Amino acid sequence: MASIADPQFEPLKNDLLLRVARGQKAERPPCWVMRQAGRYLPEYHEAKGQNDFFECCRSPEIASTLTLQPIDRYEGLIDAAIIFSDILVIPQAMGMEVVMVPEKGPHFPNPLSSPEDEQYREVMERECDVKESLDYVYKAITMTRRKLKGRVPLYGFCGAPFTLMCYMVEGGGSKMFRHAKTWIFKYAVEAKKLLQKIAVLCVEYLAQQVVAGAQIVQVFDSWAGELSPTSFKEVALPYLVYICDNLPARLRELGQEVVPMVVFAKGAWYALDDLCKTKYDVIGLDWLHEPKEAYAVAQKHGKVLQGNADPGILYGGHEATTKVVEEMVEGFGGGKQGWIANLGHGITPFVKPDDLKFFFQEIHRLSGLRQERHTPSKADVEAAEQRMHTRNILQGDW
Ligand SMILES: Cc1c2[nH]c(c1CCC(=O)O)Cc1[nH]c(c(CCC(=O)O)c1C)Cc1[nH]c(c(CCC(=O)O)c1C)Cc1[nH]c(c(C)c1CCC(=O)O)C2
Repeated sequence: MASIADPQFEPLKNDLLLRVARGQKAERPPCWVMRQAGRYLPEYHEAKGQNDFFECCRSPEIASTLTLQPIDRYEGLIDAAIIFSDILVIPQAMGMEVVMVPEKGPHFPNPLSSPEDEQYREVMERECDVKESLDYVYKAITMTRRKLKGRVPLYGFCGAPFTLMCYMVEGGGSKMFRHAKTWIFKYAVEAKKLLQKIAVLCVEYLAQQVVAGAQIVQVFDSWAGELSPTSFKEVALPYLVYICDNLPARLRELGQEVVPMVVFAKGAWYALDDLCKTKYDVIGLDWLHEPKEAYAVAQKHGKVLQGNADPGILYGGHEATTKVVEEMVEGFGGGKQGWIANLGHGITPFVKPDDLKFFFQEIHRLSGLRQERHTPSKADVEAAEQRMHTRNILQGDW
């Protein structure tokens, strides 16, 4: 049973984002933002109350309520919901303890210290059934689809193997990545075994999210930018590729429609061309990319882009927001094809909800002003390729 036209859910009334994700032309660019259900919203704090962060993730009622908050607030301006959850539920399903420390972020009391570590052996040997252990996520997705009543499509997501491994060995966020670098350079064989194990779980986890009702899926490689281009090709890209190569077949096996797949490798600007050569339908961009340059590269490969305003512009007032939206609309081909408008990373705390509203309004207004679809000329494509080539040489990847 295919979830997109699933009789248990109301038909989708706004399928703009799914059409664009599949490469079709559209009347305007769809928009949403990463972390749109979060701490900048007063209603988030109200609904979360005293509940622990992971308790909220485990409660389908709370998770679906939080997911719908930005959809209600920005009704008519926003074109997708993303399930309220966290990338760290996979390490939890693998048997690791993770707590969310308020104001600080995630914390693993017992990170994986080395391949000799008892816990590494346990994590590697333990049978991990993500269908069973992450059942609460699928329940939250199904409940959210029902509550959405077809207003907008719902994103499912997971963390990429490299980013998840970073958390599992660092024990939380990091500035130096001392442990992650020790693993990838000193314990490369064991690190790759762990990355492969996570990649297999990601495929099943995303597939089960689609069974539950997710209509598009995104893989977050939030720490990709900590890697050199060469290391990225060794420890991040192969596992991102494993996911997009295997998910469609798994979905077919489960009798599901193949949904669009999005990859977001934050900081890996040098890998745009490589990511465009994968089976992902959409490539998420952070703000290190110039829209026009990235769009020319993506168009050459027939890929759709998602992004990429610096989330910091939302602290900068209306003029700054208008300027960055203008640059995006112009650079991403006028917004009629190949672009899902978003920030270049998650929205940050202390942003005023009305400033995000203005961002959405400007995307609608400025893309509406652009009548003509702009296709990059051959000269634009060649100039962008030359710039990428020069940047790669400067970065040492040649
Ligand atoms: C790296 C990462 C994590 N989680 C996630 C990523 C990848 C995206 C990215 O790079 O930002 C993914 C994530 N986390 C959350 C969502 C929800 C859906 C949405 O986008 O609205 C999504 C898609 C909720 C959340 N995840 C978290 C919160 C804040 C929890 C709170 O204090 O209330 C929310 C709403 C906590 C979290 N979770 C994580 C960190 C580092 C933190 C603390 C820092 C922070 O809060 O920004 C791990």
